[in-house]
Amino acid sequence: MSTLDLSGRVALVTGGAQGIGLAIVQLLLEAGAKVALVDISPNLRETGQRLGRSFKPENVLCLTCDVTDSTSLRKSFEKVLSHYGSLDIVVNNAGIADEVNWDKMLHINLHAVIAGTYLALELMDPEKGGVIINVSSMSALYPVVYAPAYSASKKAVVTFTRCIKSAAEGANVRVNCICPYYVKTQMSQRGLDAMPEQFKNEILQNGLMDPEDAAKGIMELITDTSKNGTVLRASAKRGLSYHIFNDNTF
Ligand SMILES: NC(=O)C1=CN([C@@H]2O[C@H](COP(=O)(O)OP(=O)(O)OC[C@H]3O[C@@H](n4cnc5c(N)ncnc54)[C@H](O)[C@@H]3O)[C@@H](O)[C@H]2O)C=CC1
Ligand SMILES: CCCCCC(=O)/C=C/[C@H]1[C@H](O)CC(=O)[C@@H]1CCCCCCC(=O)O
Repeated sequence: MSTLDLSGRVALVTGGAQGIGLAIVQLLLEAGAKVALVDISPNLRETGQRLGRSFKPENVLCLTCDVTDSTSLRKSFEKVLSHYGSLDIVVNNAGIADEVNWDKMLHINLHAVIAGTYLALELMDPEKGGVIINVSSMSALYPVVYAPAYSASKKAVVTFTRCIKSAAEGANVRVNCICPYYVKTQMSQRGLDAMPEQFKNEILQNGLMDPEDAAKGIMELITDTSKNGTVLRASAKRGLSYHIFNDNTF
């Protein structure tokens, strides 16, 4: 297996201020990467300062941005390139679960992932190559009837990732996605709190992943250079496994 050395590489993580995003930011910093956190959270600066104290402050860049604002998203990507001189890794992770405001959710969970992928393809250096990880969900593979728009947004992320693989290869960029089952974050806590007991119990029985374990899956997709166009499933019960699609016939 050929492994990508992350030392000195430049990564951009959307939704990096907490949860799965923060966990991948920490693993990237531990591996010696320079990391830009692109997030709308009011806690972003504080999180960045804390990371700067634990790692090298010059390796942490915080950019306040609503990923649904295409001008602001472009500015953030371009800022990372001008600040660090390169853009090598992009993790399109920012997401919400909100069936009532499904239009907003689709803009964050899907439109911004597509926009982030195209920006990465435009700004990554084809000589050096790059890697993009799109964060989907197990609900893309096993649709959740109580979260139809959420499940649809995540399914679309999987399909987009698999389709864009060929075009990305032309730019010397690998693109993969991860489909976690429930992970212990603020998002899942809110979801579980609002859920009928019956469903909550089933999920608790299956178990919730630690964000660090989901982030390890993302690291595998980043560092294993043989991984391209893959869909990695991640759950507390079964760990990490690659999804096999039986879609060769019509
Ligand atoms: N927690 C879970 O059980 C699972 C989560 N996922 C996915 O993982 C990703 C991360 O989720 P969690 O870490 O659990 O969520 P979280 O709610 O803990 O963190 C999400 C981060 O995204 C940021 N964000 C939200 N909207 C944004 C916007 N418009 N612009 C910029 N940043 C924005 C938030 O400020 C926050 O820092 C999401 O895409 C989610 O759908 C997938 C499967 C399971
Ligand atoms: C097979 C389903 C895996 C879902 C993993 C995931 O992305 C979970 C996201 C939830 C988030 O934590 C808060 C939510 O509202 C999201 C979906 C909630 C669905 C609840 C349905 C209960 C069930 O039948 O599992």
